[in-house]
Amino acid sequence: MATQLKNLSDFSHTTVPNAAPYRYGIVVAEWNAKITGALYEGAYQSLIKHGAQESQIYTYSVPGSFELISGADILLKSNNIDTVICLGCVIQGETRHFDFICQAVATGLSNVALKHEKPVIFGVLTTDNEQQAFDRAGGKHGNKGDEAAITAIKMVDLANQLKPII
Ligand SMILES: Nc1c(NC[C@H](O)[C@H](O)[C@H](O)CO)[nH]c(=O)[nH]c1=O
Ligand SMILES: CC(=O)[C@@H](O)COP(=O)(O)O
Repeated sequence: MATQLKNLSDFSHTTVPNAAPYRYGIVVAEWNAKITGALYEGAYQSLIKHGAQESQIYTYSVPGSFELISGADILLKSNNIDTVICLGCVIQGETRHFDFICQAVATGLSNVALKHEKPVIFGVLTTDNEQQAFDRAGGKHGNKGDEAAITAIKMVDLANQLKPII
């Protein structure tokens, strides 16, 4: 499998812009809190590591990954936020609920990004089991929260560069 031995959070091969000039929203789902808490820690520390100011990071929690959609929308309506990082963990249960939640969140967050014309980052784990989630929240496959933060920095910097052109 593609991710068999890969640390998905290895960004040593890319340059990450200075995160300082921008304002970041982070919305974190409470479902599977041990995992989403690790995603949040990774994202927050990654923002700080790349120069973001603590006073420029606005963090809110929502009940579940489905509510990340409304949370991101509400956050972007206020606070003059430049980008929102959405962190969640959806784990397959006995029913097809998993499928509906995952599809709804992916589509919903895309729509929020287009509505506000700002980067909305999909930092949601969608796994078969809990171990796969732990592996991607600071385990052998890295931390999806780190990836989401770096993606946010890159996208908000790109938007800033293109602002005078578009
Ligand atoms: N099963 C998981 C959920 N389910 C809850 C939904 O996200 C939502 O809060 C509910 O349907 C009410 O609207 N959420 C997760 O984040 N992770 C799961 O594994
Ligand atoms: C993704 C979910 O909502 C899921 O964990 C709920 O579990 P179940 O499908 O067994 O009701």
